[in-house]
Amino acid sequence: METILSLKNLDKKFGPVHAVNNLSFDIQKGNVYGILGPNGSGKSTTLGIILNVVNKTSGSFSWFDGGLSTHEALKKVGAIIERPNFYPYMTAAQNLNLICKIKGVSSVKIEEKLKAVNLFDRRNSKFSTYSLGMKQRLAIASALLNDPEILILDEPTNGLDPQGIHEIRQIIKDIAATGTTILLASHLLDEVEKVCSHVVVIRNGIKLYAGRVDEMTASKGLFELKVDDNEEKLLSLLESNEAIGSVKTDNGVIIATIIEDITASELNSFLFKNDIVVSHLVKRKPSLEQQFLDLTKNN
Ligand SMILES: Nc1ncnc2c1ncn2[C@@H]1O[C@H](COP(=O)(O)OP(=O)(O)OP(=O)(O)O)[C@@H](O)[C@H]1O
Repeated sequence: METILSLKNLDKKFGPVHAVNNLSFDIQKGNVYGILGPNGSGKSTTLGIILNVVNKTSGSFSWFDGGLSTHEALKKVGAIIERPNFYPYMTAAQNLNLICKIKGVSSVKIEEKLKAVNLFDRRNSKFSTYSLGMKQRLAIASALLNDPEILILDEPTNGLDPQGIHEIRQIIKDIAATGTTILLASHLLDEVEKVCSHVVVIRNGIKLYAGRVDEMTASKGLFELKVDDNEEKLLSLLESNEAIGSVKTDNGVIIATIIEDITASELNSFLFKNDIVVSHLVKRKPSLEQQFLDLTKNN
């Protein structure tokens, strides 16, 4: 799997405020990542650091396996981290044309990108006549002009009405379906559940959870297991257990979804009776919402 971005022990202090605290996670190509956390948890600061607009205090990050300088790497990144800023008296198409000139990219993609955000029919309307949702969609089109490998969005649906929220989320999903990797920051659980394949939950700058969204939302929860040896036997035992649904391995961790109620100690004793001693066994909560609430409450 291709790593687009890797954060290692990233840290940022604003005087006494520890905005980002020893944060590490990887972004793999083709996935949709949500950084989920309450207001003030360090989402925007994290995005600012990786986009070189905020200086880190310590730690590191590398783009595209470190093969490029950050300056070069950022040419392959599309990002919207502030409210879109366009000329109000110019049309959408004129604004995008200007951005192409400023960025030094070809203007041939303007039509395609306006279509991607459902604004082609309104391309000749002045920006000042646009609704907030249309302005946000135009910002997405402008971030896509250079066909970025990854699109980064900070709170993409903030301030929009339900229809506008729905449109932006659908557009994000459509863009992801073309293979573009996406990283978005959100304080909305349901947004991350609806749009993202992966989530990094942070609070007070500290990572509380990183993993797949669907594994967090399995209806009865799931087990995470690790074993030092005899992995094949463990996998077949799990598959033979009636309480366990799907079993798969992700980065050396076995993920077993639960289809009938079973506690961690019941599973542990079943495995132990069959001569398997696990080195790691965790039962995850049923839903991302519960998980998020527990995580943010307990940490
Ligand atoms: N330039 C700054 N100077 C001082 N403190 C800052 C600065 N920028 C952010 N902070 C503080 O760092 C912490 C993290 O802020 P950040 O904006 O990254 O959080 P966030 O999760 O993006 O929240 P929100 O969704 O409210 O923007 C907050 O306590 C914030 O007050």
